[in-house]
Amino acid sequence: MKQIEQIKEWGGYLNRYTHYANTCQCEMTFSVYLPPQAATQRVPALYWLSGLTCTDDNFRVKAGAQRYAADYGIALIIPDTSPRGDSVPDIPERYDQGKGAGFYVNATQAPWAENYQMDAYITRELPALVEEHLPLLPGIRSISGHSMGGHGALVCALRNPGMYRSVSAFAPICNPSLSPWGLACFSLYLGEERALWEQYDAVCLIKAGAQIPTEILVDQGTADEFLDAGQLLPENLKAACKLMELPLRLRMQEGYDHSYHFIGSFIGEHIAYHAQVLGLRR
Ligand SMILES: N[C@@H](CCC(=O)N[C@@H](CSC=O)C(=O)NCC(=O)O)C(=O)O
Repeated sequence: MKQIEQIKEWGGYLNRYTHYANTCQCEMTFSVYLPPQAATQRVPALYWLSGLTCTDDNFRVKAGAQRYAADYGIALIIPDTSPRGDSVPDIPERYDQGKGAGFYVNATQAPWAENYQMDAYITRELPALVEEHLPLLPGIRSISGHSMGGHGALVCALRNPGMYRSVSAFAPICNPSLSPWGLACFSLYLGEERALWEQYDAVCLIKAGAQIPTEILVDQGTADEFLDAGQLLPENLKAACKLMELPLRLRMQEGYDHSYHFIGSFIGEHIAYHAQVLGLRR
């Protein structure tokens, strides 16, 4: 991997890298915040999965997470949301399909399947790469994300027991098989076989018995424009967790919308939650 940028902040370094991803068959860019502690020791990693239209830039610029990561000594791993490049298929007129909308699945349908392998990229290729080249504690990971990325975080944790110590999400797309965004992308990338969709749907995975070792933390704004539009369906996540007795702390945050203003308001609490599970103190 090639480092293309370094910015010092909060005593640590915000780095940006590019590399050729074998899973996605294209050049990928990602950012990593290495806290000050990483200068002298290996540190655990919190993976952050962003939402529709995002690159690795949105979270690192807008969420204000780095100061909390520096406090606790957690690295932030911030990947892109889809494969990129001129040879990668896209639907330029749609912000919610194609580039910027990988939905964290391994596509099976042409022409998407060649590049849209975001599940394999996030859960296999990227961790192996960063754990080989950066001062990270191997295998000590947590995961979080927003909206499409909140869906990604939940599904990565549910599909890979033991891979992540803790999981949290902001306004996740909880039941994508039933949400307009999810329906469109699942049928595009995965075809019409609903059983495959269920492998990438947090509510379906939980109802099928998937486990997470620690309580799931979810924040959802009550003034989120996508909540009333039926894109997020946190009530279905709540019901599935209740049915299967899976611990969930779902906090309805009064008056907050879907934006990074909402994420920035609670990111410190999410990082504190992950730090506590990871056994870190500020
Ligand atoms: N109005 C936006 C719609 C896209 C949008 O809101 N994207 C969110 C994530 S939504 C679910 O995954 C986002 O994070 N945007 C980036 C940001 O920096 O706010 C549009 O048309 O772009």
